[in-house]
Amino acid sequence: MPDETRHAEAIDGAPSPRTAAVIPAAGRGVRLGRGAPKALRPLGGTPMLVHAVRAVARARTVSLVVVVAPPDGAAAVRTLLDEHPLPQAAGDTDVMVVTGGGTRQESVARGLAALPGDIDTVLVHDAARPLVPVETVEAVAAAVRAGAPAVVPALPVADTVKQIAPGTPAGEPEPVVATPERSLLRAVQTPQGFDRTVLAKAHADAPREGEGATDDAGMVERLGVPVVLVPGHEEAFKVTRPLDLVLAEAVLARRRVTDGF
Ligand SMILES: Nc1ccn([C@@H]2O[C@H](COP(=O)(O)OP(=O)(O)OP(=O)(O)O)[C@@H](O)[C@H]2O)c(=O)n1
Ligand SMILES: C[C@](O)(CO)[C@H](O)COP(=O)(O)O
Repeated sequence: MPDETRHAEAIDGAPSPRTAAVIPAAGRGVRLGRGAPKALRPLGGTPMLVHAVRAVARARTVSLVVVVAPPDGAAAVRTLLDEHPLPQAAGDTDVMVVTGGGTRQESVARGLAALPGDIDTVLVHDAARPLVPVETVEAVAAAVRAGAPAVVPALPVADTVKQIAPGTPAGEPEPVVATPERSLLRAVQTPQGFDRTVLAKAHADAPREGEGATDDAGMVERLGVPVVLVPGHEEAFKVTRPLDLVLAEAVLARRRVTDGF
């Protein structure tokens, strides 16, 4: 694809607003088990973070990727990304590295703070979702560009979900208080796409103490701004526990056979 059609076009000679992806990659990966920070662990021989950066950079509209590195690992992440350049399909997408914080929310806030002024659309994508298809990234970005302030890819929930009472001590049976209607539930993924101003306000207004919000769209909901869902993808799953890594390796191996990469 020619470079001039990859990113937003200039109108009347003025630079057009651009889309950036912020990739929080500063988590330790405690649930995956001991080892390097999760984003730096290999998947098919290549760090998970590199897969995630390539996945969003392949999207036509993304012209900047901001990687949020572990607090003590920004230099190592910069080196890693230099050693794994973007494929030609990513065109002239820039990749910046900033340092993350103690929660996902704080890490995303630091990525947002680093964005240049000409960015008007922001996709926030977990490094821990390395296999998201480019079509999902494009669909989210397109929905924001079409006017939705907050867009989230999501899938129907396969299991029945129970709500429990808070405060049950660990190891004790948990009392069930409700069974939400499953057909009304969705499991949400990333990239979550936002109008930049809306996402910046959500982060500015959100409390910073504690565990932080588990996703960015939830913070936008608290502003009273509408959030809409678009179809997610099974391969955009999050690598959280060891079995997820087994699945990710299998998906990647299948892609290498069917797609030849
Ligand atoms: N302080 C943090 C915590 C999480 N993340 C990022 O947020 C994404 C989703 O988080 P999760 O899958 O929970 O990653 P971890 O926090 O690393 O996992 P765990 O909770 O098992 O430690 C990941 O890409 C992770 O690197 C981050 O940038 N900064
Ligand atoms: C943002 C997210 O991936 C949406 O499903 C998820 O909420 C991240 O949660 P985690 O606890 O940081 O894994």
